[in-house]
Amino acid sequence: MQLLRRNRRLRTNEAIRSLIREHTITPNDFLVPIFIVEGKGIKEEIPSMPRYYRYSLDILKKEVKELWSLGLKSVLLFVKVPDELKDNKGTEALNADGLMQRAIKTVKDATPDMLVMTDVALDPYSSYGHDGIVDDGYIVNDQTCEVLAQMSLSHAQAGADFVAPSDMMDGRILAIRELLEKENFKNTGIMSYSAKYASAFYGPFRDALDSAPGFGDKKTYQMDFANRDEAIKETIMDVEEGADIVMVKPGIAYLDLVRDVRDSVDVPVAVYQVSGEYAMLKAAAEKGWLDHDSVMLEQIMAFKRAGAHIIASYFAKDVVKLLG
Ligand SMILES: NCc1[nH]cc(CCC(=O)O)c1CC(=O)O
Ligand SMILES: [Mg+2]
Repeated sequence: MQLLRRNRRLRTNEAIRSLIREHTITPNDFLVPIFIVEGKGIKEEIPSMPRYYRYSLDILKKEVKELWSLGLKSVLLFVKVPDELKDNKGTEALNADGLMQRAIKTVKDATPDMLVMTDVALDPYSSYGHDGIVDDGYIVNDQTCEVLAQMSLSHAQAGADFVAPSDMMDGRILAIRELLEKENFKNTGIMSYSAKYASAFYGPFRDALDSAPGFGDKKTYQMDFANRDEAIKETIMDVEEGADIVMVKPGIAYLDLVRDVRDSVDVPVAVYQVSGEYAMLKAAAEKGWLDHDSVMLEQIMAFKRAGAHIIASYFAKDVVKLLG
């Protein structure tokens, strides 16, 4: 054959492959989720998330210093709230001396330049394990937004750089933005979980925080995974309401949405590679059925290729260590 174009020429060796590579992975891509518990000296492994841990505040200090030394400069904080502090209104979420508020200060104290984002949703605080106030079995929208706004303000007062509402109530971005503006937290950002699906991939996370819904499911607020156009509607509305960063969640099974959203808005797009995605790879690797590191890098690269600017991933530390 005498072909004019041979694509394989550009794949001949690693030097040419790296020269023409369209996407790269760096520590700057990652947002590191961290689970926090009350107590001292605690670093407990989450059973359904092998080698991922819950930290007490003293150990959290060491952890964030290590992240910083690896070039990981952004964290997303989640707290596991003791049962006796849970109620229907998420009262504890507004406690200025609550675990989240202390965790924010702890991270800022240990690593002052670390970007601190906080999860804003009622489920870890809710006696029903739902993301909002429950009334007669229904998750009430508007009243929940008021609490989410107060919760965001409390996180901002404790020193959070960004709040990350993960609940999917209508209008919560506007409620949060307006309160932050009014209280003069003009530079506190909002990363909205704007296209968040009702997904079975969140199972291990709910183990980690003991936050599984006590009744029913989350389908009256999180999105139906059969829908694609709806993700754009949700995302555009959140940008209009003041979201600085938008997010698609889960990750690998939702890459079509990452690309759609990237093409539809002019703000940075985050993707969340969720707990179930982490658990699947860990389990398959433990069995010797998949090569852990190779599959991990392939998945992270897929997020970049799909158009994500930010990747929230439990693999962040593993990836960065591997890249060296
Ligand atoms: N609103 C809470 C929240 N924030 C992030 C996740 C899931 C993260 C993961 O699975 O890694 C969830 C669980 C849920 O919505 O039920
Ligand atoms: Mg919405």
